[in-house]
Amino acid sequence: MRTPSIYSQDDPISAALQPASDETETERKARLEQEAEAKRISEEIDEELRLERERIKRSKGDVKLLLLGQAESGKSTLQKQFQLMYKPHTLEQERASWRTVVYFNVVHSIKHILNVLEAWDDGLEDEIADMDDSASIAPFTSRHIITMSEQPSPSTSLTSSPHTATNGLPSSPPRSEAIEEAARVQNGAVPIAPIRRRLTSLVAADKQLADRLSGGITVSGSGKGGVFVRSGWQARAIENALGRVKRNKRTSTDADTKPSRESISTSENADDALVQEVGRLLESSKEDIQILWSHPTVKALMTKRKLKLDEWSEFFLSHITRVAAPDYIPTTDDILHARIQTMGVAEHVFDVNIHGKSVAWHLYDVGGARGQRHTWVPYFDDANAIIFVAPVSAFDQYLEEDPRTNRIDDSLQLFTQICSNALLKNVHLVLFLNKTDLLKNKIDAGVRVRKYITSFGERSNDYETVIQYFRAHFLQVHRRNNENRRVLYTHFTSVVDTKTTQRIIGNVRDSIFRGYLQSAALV
Ligand SMILES: Nc1nc2c(ncn2[C@@H]2O[C@H](COP(=O)(O)OP(=O)(O)OP(=O)(O)O)[C@@H](O)[C@H]2O)c(=O)[nH]1
Ligand SMILES: [Mg+2]
Repeated sequence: MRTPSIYSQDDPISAALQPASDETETERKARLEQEAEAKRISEEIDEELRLERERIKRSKGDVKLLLLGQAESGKSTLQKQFQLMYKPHTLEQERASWRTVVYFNVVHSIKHILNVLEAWDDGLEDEIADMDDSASIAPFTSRHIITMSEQPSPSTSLTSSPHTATNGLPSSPPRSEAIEEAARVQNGAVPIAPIRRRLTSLVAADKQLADRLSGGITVSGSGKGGVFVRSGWQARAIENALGRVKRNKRTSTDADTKPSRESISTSENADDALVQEVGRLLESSKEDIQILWSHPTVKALMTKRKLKLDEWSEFFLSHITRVAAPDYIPTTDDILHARIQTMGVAEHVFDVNIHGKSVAWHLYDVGGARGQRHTWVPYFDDANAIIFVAPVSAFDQYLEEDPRTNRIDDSLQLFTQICSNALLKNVHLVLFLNKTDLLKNKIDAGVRVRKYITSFGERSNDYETVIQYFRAHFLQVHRRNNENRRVLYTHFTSVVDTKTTQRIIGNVRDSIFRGYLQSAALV
């Protein structure tokens, strides 16, 4: 007699699928195993569907808030401020994993500076020679060494072939040369060629750090060589590192690859051989990095805007002594300044308490680069609110994805699309005119808006006039696309500033709640 199976005698399809009458005992066993496995998978899918249905049912009363805006506008930084306010312990748990990002930001910035210096050395001398104050630019390569009092020793360990450390990176250079040159930097005439050579090992870590963060995924359009990460990368970084630490413990006898302390916390475990090696390289290179960062040639190229550094590069290079310390753990301020590009849409859930009511807020932090924007649309359907983040300091910058498009222009176009989108017509709309601190710095440094935005005309180039001018443009876009006569809540922000941002988040929360309660007919 056959063991009862999933096949039904009445169903013609089942009949066709019936086992052959001459089935052997081994075949029968294999078939039953397959059937059991198919049943298990089917039940698993049913259970997943049931949970999803429940989740959707439960989330009916939740608030869904989208953070929208172009790349680098500050969406993820704002998300971190929400996290700091409503789930600070989770930021604590991931603190150590941000070390990899900070190291990547530093290494990538150094690589960029050296590349620009090299390009200048290769072909831009004439252009620089035309600069009015080119005399103040110090020489930086072997071909240009003229004013230094003493030539660097040609026989450093890095002029010979560098040896290789445990993780495949060349080992750190000796520090004597760097210290010697630190003394000479006062003259503003330190040659950069030996510094470049000594930083070779550190710069070589750029790609490995990028791969570590992105999990090897390259996204077209990441022009500056930035890294795109998917939601949950911090947890994966910790898991990854734990796996690596365990593997290293099992397989290696090399003391360097083992964790330095016996009992280390989970967050400290988010550190692996690569990150430790980069930490060591940074520590031994910090004088060189300082010399490079304060080098008159670098400063002159920056003043002349031949070398453009991102805000996070300047932030971390200015704090290099702290960042390159052997026991470095990122501060909250460091985490807020660290830069990593969002890929797709990352969901963060917070329990928000207001007037004794606890409501789950789903915050959707999206990737803002043009190639990422198609991923936003599925979230428009049931969104309650949007915070549109527009970086007003970006008036003199162009899109990475399309270098002909001015960033303010792109923000205005994007805001037009959001305001006029039919799916979003009832959504509570908040506008953050962000990076006001950087806008102030630019205006104070004498950057003229008119040069980049001709319509600014003869207006006074002061902060108040400029910010009101940009605000008026966004308000105009809103007015022209406002059939439903909804209110636009506008805030001037600098989302790296925790105190003011958290106050603004409080205001936004209250205004969203008012609208939410009204629409839910609970008042
Ligand atoms: N000084 C300053 N820096 C800011 C401000 N807002 C964001 N930043 C920095 O700008 C960089 C980019 O910010 P992110 O929050 O990563 O930008 P994003 O909008 O999430 O970018 P994508 O994920 O690519 O869409 C980070 O290094 C932030 O620290 C601000 O108001 N002031
Ligand atoms: Mg982001």
